[in-house]
Amino acid sequence: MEKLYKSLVGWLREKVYEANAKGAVFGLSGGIDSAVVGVLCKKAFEDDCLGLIMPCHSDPKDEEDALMVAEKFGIPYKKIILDEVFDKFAAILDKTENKKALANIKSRLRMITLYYYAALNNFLVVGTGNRSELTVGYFTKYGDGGVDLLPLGNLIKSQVRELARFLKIPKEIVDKPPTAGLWEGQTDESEMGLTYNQLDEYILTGKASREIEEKINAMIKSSEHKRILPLKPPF
Ligand SMILES: Nc1ncnc2c1ncn2[C@@H]1O[C@H](COP(=O)(O)OP(=O)(O)OC[C@H]2O[C@@H]([n+]3cccc(C(=O)O)c3)[C@H](O)[C@@H]2O)[C@@H](O)[C@H]1O
Ligand SMILES: Nc1ncnc2c1ncn2[C@@H]1O[C@H](COP(=O)(O)OP(=O)(O)OP(=O)(O)O)[C@@H](O)[C@H]1O
Repeated sequence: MEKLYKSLVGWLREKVYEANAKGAVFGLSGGIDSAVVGVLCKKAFEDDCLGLIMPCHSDPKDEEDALMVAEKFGIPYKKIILDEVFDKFAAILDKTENKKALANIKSRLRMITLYYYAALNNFLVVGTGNRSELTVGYFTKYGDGGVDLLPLGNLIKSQVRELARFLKIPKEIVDKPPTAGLWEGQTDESEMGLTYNQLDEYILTGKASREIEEKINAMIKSSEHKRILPLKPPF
């Protein structure tokens, strides 16, 4: 784990300095992925990093957890409350029963905020997506998927957990059920209809029950567009 940690820190520095940038900005949600990214960025850039805590009708416990991470690891942070801007924005749009269409706005408002602070500070936006989420497209296109660098992009969720334990991320954050926090009661596993253990095992070994295999393959296929640049005509 120590070797992985050092390699990721070195890679972050290399990519940021290659871009003539001087540090990193990232969303600090109170979840495990962003806690790991926060610690990596702090190590890579010391105080040239910024964690944005961006509640948008979020569970207050997430904000507490994000603050706990920032304070424990000395990560510079700023809180930007997006509740009001979300409400005003939603109010000028057509009403919908489509919960996801509305919820994805939260993720995209965070993306806009991150790029604002990236430009102000000459930082790059560091995303928190991991290999498990990226494989099946479990992220909002141009929302939490709209980032410059993905240090966890080759790590399946169980490896992120292992790295988090090595980094001494508080146990309650490592152990809490992963959630995008876009609506009350949402959890990654219930929404995807499979567990990270099932997903990780399939990614690593290709092994899964027929039903799970079909489900994962369908998700991989239908999310292909999220992992490539927008299509243009081939002529
Ligand atoms: N074949 C295709 N070629 C090109 N573009 C295509 C397309 N199919 C859909 N699209 C476009 O993609 C859009 C759908 O994608 P998108 O807007 O992302 O929407 P969608 O994938 O439906 O929703 C995002 C998912 O990511 C989850 N999420 C979000 C944020 C964080 C996390 C987390 O793990 O923390 C998870 C969220 O809970 C939800 O399940 C369509 O509206 C359409 O514009
Ligand atoms: N309230 C928030 N404040 C700041 N950033 C947020 C917030 N909610 C989500 N984000 C950003 O969006 C990313 C995607 O959310 P996601 O839930 O996948 O990650 P996580 O919360 O770190 O970990 P987990 O998947 O284990 O819950 C977060 O890692 C974070 O960068």
